[in-house]
Amino acid sequence: MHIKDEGLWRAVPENITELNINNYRQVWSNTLPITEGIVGKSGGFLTKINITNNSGQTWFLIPNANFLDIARATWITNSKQEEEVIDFSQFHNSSAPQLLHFQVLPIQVDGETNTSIWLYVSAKHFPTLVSLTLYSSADFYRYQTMNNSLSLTAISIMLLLGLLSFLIYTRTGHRIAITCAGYVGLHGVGWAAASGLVNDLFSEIQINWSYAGMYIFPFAIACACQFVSDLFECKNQHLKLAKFLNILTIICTFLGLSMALISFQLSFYVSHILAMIWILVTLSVSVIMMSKKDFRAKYFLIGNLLYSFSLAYYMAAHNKMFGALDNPEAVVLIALSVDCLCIILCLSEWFKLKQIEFNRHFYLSRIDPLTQLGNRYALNETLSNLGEHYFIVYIDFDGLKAINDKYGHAEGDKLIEKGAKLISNLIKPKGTTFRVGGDEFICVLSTSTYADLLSLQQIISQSLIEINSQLKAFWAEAGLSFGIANNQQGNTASECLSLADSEMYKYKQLKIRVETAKQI
Ligand SMILES: Nc1nc2c(ncn2[C@@H]2O[C@H](COP(=O)(O)OP(=O)(O)OP(=O)(O)O)[C@@H](O)[C@H]2O)c(=O)[nH]1
Repeated sequence: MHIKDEGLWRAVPENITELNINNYRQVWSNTLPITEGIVGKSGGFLTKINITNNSGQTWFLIPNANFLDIARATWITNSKQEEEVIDFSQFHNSSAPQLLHFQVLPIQVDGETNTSIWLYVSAKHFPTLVSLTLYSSADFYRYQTMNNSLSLTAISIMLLLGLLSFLIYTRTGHRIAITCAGYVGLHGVGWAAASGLVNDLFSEIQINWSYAGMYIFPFAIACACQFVSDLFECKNQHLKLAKFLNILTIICTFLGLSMALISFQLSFYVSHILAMIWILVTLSVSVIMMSKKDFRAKYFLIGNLLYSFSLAYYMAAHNKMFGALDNPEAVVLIALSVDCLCIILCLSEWFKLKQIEFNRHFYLSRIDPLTQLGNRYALNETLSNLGEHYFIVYIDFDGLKAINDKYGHAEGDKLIEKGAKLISNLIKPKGTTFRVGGDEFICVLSTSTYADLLSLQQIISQSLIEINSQLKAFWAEAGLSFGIANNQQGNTASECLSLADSEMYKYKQLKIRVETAKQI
C-alpha cells in the first residue's frame, strides 16, 4: 500500500523537544496538513496512521526518505493502555530490519484494532516526497533482498575497483592509477555512507553517515577531472582542456571543503548541480575525443551515457512532477558500478597504448634506421642468449671513405644498404646480422652440432668472398673484409668477438698487402 505525501505530514515546531503522544496530539490540533508535501523541507514532521484491523502478521512501513536523524513510531496499546515506542532511526535501528537507503518500521500490534500509530520523522533535508509504503512480510523481504543485494553488489564493485586501481598505482607508480582509484573508490565510499551501510556496519558511531555521500562527491569529481586529464594526456596534447579540468578540480576541492560550513540542504543541491555539470563535461569530452579518433573514449562514453540516464531518472524521482519513481537509488548505483567498470576499461586502454608506445621505442632503440638491422644494443641481447655451438663473423667494408669522397654520402649509403642486404640474406636462415658501426657488421650464427658449425663456417666464408666480388661489380673501390671465430676458439662471447675482430683486421691487412704488391 502506498500513502502519498500530499497532506500527509504536519510540521512539528522546533520548540517541541519531548516526543510523546500528548505533544503529538497538541501539534495535530494546532497545525494544518502540508498539502504540497514535504519535499525540499527540513526539520521534524508528524503523521498518524490508523490501523483498523490487524491480522496479527508483521507489516513493514518504509518512509521514502534517505536521511532520517529521528524516526519514531508511538502508539497506545489497547490491552495495557501503555505508550509503546519504536525508534527506527539510523542510530537505534537494532530492532528494525536493515534496508539500505531507507529506514524501516516493523509494525506488529498483535490483536490490536483501531490503533493510531504516530509517526515522527526528522532530517536535515527531505529531497523527495516523503510518501509511506506499507509492505506485507513476504513483499518486504522480497524487496529487501532485491534492494540490498543490488546496492551491496554495486558498492562492492566500486570499492573493489578503487582498491584495484590503488594497487596498480603502488605497482606502477602511474599517476592515472591513483586518480582512477580516487574517482571510482570515492564514489564507492560515498555510496556506502549515503546508503546507510556505514551506519549499519558500525552502529556504535553516533553520526548519521548517510549525509556524508554529498560531502564526498565533490572530491570524487576532483579526482575524476584529473583522471580524464591523465587518460587523454591533456597536459601534452590538449592544453586548453587540461587547464579547464584543473580549474574544475580546484572548484570541486573548494566546494568539498566549504560544504562543512554550509547547510546540508545547500550541499545537496550543490552536489547535484555538480553531477549535472560533470555529466555534460564527460559526454562532451568523450564525443570530442571520439571525433579525433581517440578510442580510449569509447568506454568512457558508454559508461557516462548510462550514468547520465540513471541520473536523469534519479532527478525525476526527486521531482514532484514525476511523483514517486521506483528504486532510484538502486538504478543509479547499478549504472554507476557499470560506469566504474568502463572507467577501469579506460585505464586498461591507457596502459595498452603505453605498452604499444614502449614496444615501439624499444624496437626503434634497437634498430639501425638505414639498414633496418639490429644495432649494438640488440647484439648485446643476442650475445647474452647464445646456444651451445655458435660462431661470430666480424665484417668491415672496404673503400667506404673513398666512395663517400668520390661520389658523395648518398652513394656511400647505397653501398652500406646493398652490402647489408646481401649479408643479412645470407645469414638469415642460421643467424642474425647487426650493424655496429659506420661500415662494421657482426653476424652471430648457431648450429646444433659442432660438425654443422664447421661446415656452415666454411659456407659463410665462401659466400662472403662472393659478396665481396658482387660489391666490387658495382663500385670498384668497394669490398669487404671479415674474420670468423667460434666458441671452441674463445671461451666467452666477448672473447669470440675480439678474436673475430682481429681475424678481420689480419684479413684486411693481407688484402692491402696483396693490392700494394699488384700495383708494384
Ligand atoms: N655514407 C655513409 N658514410 C658513413 C656512414 N657511417 C660512417 N661513414 C663513413 O664511413 C667512413 C669509414 O671510414 P673507414 O673506417 O676509414 O672505412 P673505409 O673507407 O671503408 O676504410 P677501411 O675500413 O680502413 O677499409 C668514414 O668516412 C665515415 O664518415 C654512413 O652511415 N653513411
